[in-house]
Amino acid sequence: MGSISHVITLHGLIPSTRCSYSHSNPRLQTLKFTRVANKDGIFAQLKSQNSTQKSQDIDFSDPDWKTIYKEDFESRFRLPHVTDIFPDAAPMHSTFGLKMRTPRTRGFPGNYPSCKEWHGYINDNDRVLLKTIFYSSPTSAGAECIDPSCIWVEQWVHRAGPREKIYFKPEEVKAAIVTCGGLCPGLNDVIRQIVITLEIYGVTNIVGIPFGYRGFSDKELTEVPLSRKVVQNIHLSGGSLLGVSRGGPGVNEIVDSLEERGVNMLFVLGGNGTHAGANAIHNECCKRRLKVSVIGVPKTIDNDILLMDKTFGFDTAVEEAQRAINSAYIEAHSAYHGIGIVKLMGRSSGFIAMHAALASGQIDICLIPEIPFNLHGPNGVLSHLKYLIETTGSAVVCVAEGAGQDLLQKTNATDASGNTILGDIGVYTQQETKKYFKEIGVHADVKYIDPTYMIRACRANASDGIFCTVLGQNAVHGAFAGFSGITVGTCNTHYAYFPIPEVISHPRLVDRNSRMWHRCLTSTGQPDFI
Ligand SMILES: Nc1ncnc2c1ncn2[C@@H]1O[C@H](COP(=O)(O)OP(=O)(O)OP(=O)(O)O)[C@@H](O)[C@H]1O
Ligand SMILES: O=P(O)(O)OC[C@H]1O[C@](O)(CO)[C@@H](O)[C@@H]1O
Ligand SMILES: [Mg+2]
Repeated sequence: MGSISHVITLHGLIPSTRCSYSHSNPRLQTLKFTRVANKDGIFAQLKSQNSTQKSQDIDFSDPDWKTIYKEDFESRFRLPHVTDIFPDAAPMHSTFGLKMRTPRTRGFPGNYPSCKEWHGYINDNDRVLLKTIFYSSPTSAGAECIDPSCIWVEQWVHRAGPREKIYFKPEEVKAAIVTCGGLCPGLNDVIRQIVITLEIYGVTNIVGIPFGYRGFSDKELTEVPLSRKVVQNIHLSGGSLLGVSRGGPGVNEIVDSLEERGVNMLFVLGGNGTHAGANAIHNECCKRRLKVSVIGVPKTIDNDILLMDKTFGFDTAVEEAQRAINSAYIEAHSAYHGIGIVKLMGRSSGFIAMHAALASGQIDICLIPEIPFNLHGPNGVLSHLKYLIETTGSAVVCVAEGAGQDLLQKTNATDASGNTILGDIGVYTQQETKKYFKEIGVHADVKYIDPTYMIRACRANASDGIFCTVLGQNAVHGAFAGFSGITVGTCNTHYAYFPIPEVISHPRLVDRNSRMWHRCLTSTGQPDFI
């Protein structure tokens, strides 16, 4: 990993998200939290990984705990804003509007538009409800509880969209877009929409940084001028117009480069690593007192970003995964004692595998990183495969790349970004399956398919195309509204802004107690493999 992560550690990535750090609620500083569990040992539920609960413990016997929790939540989810470091920054009426008479790229001869009919704004106080289910008991399937009785607490996040007041003059903006990490369907759709929306605001100086964060330091790589004309058709193909990379320069070098280039709006498309970098860039800009808006758009086919309904590209990945699953199914069902094994992406989260299994209805065994399993032994996967072969004559397995890593030899190797290089569970499962059936003297025709890069490289489907378009627009609205260190996503189908640290504190995982995993088990009919 580049030195960005080092800087993040120094600056304390997770606790501090904004430029000025005063805690709004003095009671939170003095409150002594203590941990409690109810008699049923429901405490584990409190640590539900999708919960917005922070690690500090709460004294639930305090009659005010709900209010205190809500105030803390409000404070954590407050969006960092340029006025945090420039309290006197004056807003102006937005140049974005739904009734345009001239293309904004021609500038604003005379004056900025400000007439009343330029509507379509959202109010700064609009909020989106983060959790919509009232769990009447902590034992309800998938319950995400804050306290042992699972009392419902409202948690509101900030609604995304164009504001009436903006904090950047379009003609003074130099906007840069960078795409980092692995590929993901929809990257080009987001780039395209960011450019188009920037132009609608009146921005003409828009560039792409080539090959991820590396493009900020590699002198051989020059920035790519972007305009509506350049991006018009880029969404028709997969990949990223700008290229992607892992690793790269540290945060200081990136911010030096932003200063040199005169960039004051930076749009960062990437996963959790990229967002950690974006947050470090935001913090460094604050430290240097630079009026720069850094906005993230979460990109990961793994769907492992916290609090959001899903990330773009995930839908497409699931759809594409089914092609491979269907081929494995046909191979398995056309062979005598056929077994199809499909490996899907998902470094630490099994969302693609789980959803693809549900969507295809052709999977007998779905193996994901979150659920430990044995291959061998009486309850192991292989023994169940034998049962399936004997009873139905064929079987199809899908395995997420991060599954069963405890069964493989550890290499301790990492990629350029510091991500652990995983052992190949797909190949291992295939080899062990072949060996097992040979040993027990039962014929098995094993076919292995690894479609991972084919899935990641395809263009976005219609639903992701729309999703990317709205995310791209909202990213630009967030920048013009003066926010920085934020990212955009959907929450119960509504678009919202989140402070970056809140969504990347750890990867979002499939909850084994969630209804979705239960549904997957119902669909495959698989037992526990432990
Ligand atoms: N903790 C971190 N702090 C700062 N920068 C980071 C951090 N982790 C990763 N980065 C940088 O972010 C970029 C992308 O990170 P990474 O390769 O982990 O992909 P990602 O954004 O997590 O996306 P993907 O879902 O494809 O893995 C890299 O250039 C890397 O150097
Ligand atoms: O081979 P690469 O480019 O490092 O990417 C592989 C990784 O990308 C991801 O899809 C995340 O984008 C992971 O599931 C996978 O481990
Ligand atoms: Mg990542």
